[in-house]
Amino acid sequence: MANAAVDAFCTNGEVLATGFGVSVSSTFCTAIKATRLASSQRSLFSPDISNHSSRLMCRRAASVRNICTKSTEADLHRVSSALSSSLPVNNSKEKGRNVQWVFLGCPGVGKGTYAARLSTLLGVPHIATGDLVRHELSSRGPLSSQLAEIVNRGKLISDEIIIDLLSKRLEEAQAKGETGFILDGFPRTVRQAEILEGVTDIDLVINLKLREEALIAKCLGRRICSECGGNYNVACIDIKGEDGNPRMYMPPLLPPPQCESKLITRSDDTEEVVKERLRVYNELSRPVEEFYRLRGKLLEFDLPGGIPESWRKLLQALNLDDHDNKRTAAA
Ligand SMILES: Nc1ncnc2c1ncn2[C@@H]1O[C@H](COP(=O)(O)OP(=O)(O)O)[C@@H](O)[C@H]1O
Repeated sequence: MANAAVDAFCTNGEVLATGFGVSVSSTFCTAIKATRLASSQRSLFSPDISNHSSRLMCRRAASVRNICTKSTEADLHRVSSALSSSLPVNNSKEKGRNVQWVFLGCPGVGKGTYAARLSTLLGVPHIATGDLVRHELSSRGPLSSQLAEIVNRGKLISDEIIIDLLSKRLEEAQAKGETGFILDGFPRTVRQAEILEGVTDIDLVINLKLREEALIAKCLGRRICSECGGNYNVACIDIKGEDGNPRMYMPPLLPPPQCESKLITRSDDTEEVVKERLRVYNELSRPVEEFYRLRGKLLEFDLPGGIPESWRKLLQALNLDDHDNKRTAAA
């Protein structure tokens, strides 16, 4: 089969995989793809390092296979064990342990902004799976082109890959002696929520909410400084109050002069892809809200407007004070 045909077929396989099953042919095609990748990598390594590199190749080839297919129970069992060992041993709610919180909410709602601020305030790591994915993409490793294809179509990557990335990040946190976390962008499927529940206690899940027209405008207005990584937003959102809803005004968050010429836009922040991400959120991530609602852990928070007002009200809702006025520059 020609490479282009395999690629095209695998794309279809991935779409199928978000439904209820994966056809034999798509599994077959992803296996070809993995084999192709492993054999192209093999030629890059000399025989004396073959033991280590072939283990690496097998792991990567297995990962590539699972980008395009739904993860099997065995795969998920393996990654949930890895996730479990990357978390501190004592997960019980003992007095004084750091918070283990989750942020839910549609693309563009501001999970990153408020999670980053709370992480600074509470002294726990802010772990955004979207950032882990973008980091993997920028590393230009063997997974990156296939991940890019999925992310740039607004789809979710497999539970197995995302849990693998998350485990590595938690391992780093553990090595640095960090405890607690604020997760942003994880869990995004009920399966991910079940796996997380199986390995640790989540104390609180904050569900940020904003009207859909504001979400799309916010995603399209997002800018990142390619040098310092600062997050800005050029959109000025002013939605008239109607049907009992108050007016919503969110001023732009403009970059300082030194960042102005270095702004970039995320490749998945186009109107078409944002709409698809919203559709995927409603289909696969909305049920995660219900998962935590049933467990009495969900705090619903309607964003009232711009960052200063929303931050103040969020702190009130969480019964927290920002005495030191610690801030992140995130937007
Ligand atoms: N938990 C996850 N499960 C599957 N895919 C994920 C997950 N987190 C991030 N991704 C992938 O990374 C992309 C970017 O994530 P993120 O920055 O959190 O986006 P958003 O702005 O849509 O909330 C997602 O569209 C998805 O492809």
